[in-house]
Amino acid sequence: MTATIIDGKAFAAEVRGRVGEHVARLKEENGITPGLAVVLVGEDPASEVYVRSKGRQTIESGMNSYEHKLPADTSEADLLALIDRLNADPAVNGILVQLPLPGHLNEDLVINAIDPAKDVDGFHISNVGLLATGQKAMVPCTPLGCLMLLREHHGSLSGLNAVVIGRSNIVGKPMAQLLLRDSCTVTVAHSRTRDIEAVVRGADIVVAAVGRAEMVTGDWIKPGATVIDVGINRLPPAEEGGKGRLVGDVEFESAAEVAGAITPVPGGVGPMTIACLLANTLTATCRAHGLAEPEGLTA
Ligand SMILES: NC(=O)C1=CN([C@@H]2O[C@H](COP(=O)(O)OP(=O)(O)OC[C@H]3O[C@@H](n4cnc5c(N)ncnc54)[C@H](OP(=O)(O)O)[C@@H]3O)[C@@H](O)[C@H]2O)C=CC1
Ligand SMILES: Nc1nc(=O)c2c([nH]1)NC[C@@H]1CN(c3ccc(C(=O)N[C@@H](CCC(=O)O)C(=O)O)cc3)C=[N+]21
Ligand SMILES: [Mg+2]
Repeated sequence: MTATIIDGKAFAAEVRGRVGEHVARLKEENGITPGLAVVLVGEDPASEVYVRSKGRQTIESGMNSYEHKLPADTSEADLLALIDRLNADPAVNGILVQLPLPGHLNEDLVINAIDPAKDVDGFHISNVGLLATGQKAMVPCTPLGCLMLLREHHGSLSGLNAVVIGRSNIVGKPMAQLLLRDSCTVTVAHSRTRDIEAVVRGADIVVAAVGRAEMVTGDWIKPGATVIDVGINRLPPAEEGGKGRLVGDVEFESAAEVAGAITPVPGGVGPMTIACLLANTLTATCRAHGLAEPEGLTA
């Protein structure tokens, strides 16, 4: 068997197109331009790449992009003061603070200082609670992107066995919540899970969010299962000065021989994450102005 490749890059472009159309209508009919503020503390080169492509795609979709780059030694008080200003700024509809933060900054404190209505990452405790209780929330972008790909591929997910590998607050846990809401039978595996291969072999849907290059191999996969690979891992460069290949948490070659469908890395979940960030910024803007929300762009 050879798996269908789920083209996240193409689907993300379609989502961005729909966001762009809605943004154009908001401008024409309501005179509103959504704005997204991205805050980056320190100089992590990988983060800077994401922040750049987020900024570019924000502008391409017709929204305003505000980038705040702060030095690595920024104090918590200064960062909280910036967040207060962004919370109060009516031109800013979405706020994203790039994680991880430098070690001297308390991530929970900083995230929970964001106005939940502008929390386009969906990491604020209010949004976590709203999602967990089935109320209208801002939904974290990466799990939302995975859900969109799964719905697109399967239609209904009802009754399917889903195994999420990883229990982080930004991917694993919200992913499990969304799958549960779509009536999957959900198992969350992690570093203490016993006989993890056997657990994963029971899954119709596998979402791998571990951060370990190519950990999940084809022999873990039930024939015909759908595999969503969230991992972004840079392998050590083969030659001096080279950049090193980007791979997921799944060994693509062996998994694709067994799976029914699989997302590649790059070109799978990553582009969907950014598309969902734009979708969330649009949703936050509509909610802020009491306008109808975009259809098919929320969970
Ligand atoms: N494509 C995208 O848009 C995004 C990609 N990512 C990528 O997704 C991956 C996961 O990110 P994130 O959730 O933030 O990572 P974290 O490091 O926060 O969490 C990793 C999870 O994997 C679990 N884990 C670690 N080792 C094993 C193991 N050997 N077996 C089973 N489980 C294990 C950990 O378990 P425990 O809790 O027990 O320690 C933890 O729950 C990374 O590669 C990251 O780069 C992240 C965000 C967005
Ligand atoms: N507050 C916060 N929110 C985040 O959503 C967040 C974060 N912090 N910190 C870092 C992680 C990581 N992340 C990615 C987004 C897009 C790609 C992406 O577009 N990847 C491309 C490839 C990019 C490349 O070539 O390097 C792809 O997979 O095709 C990857 C990773 C969002 N994150
Ligand atoms: Mg920290």
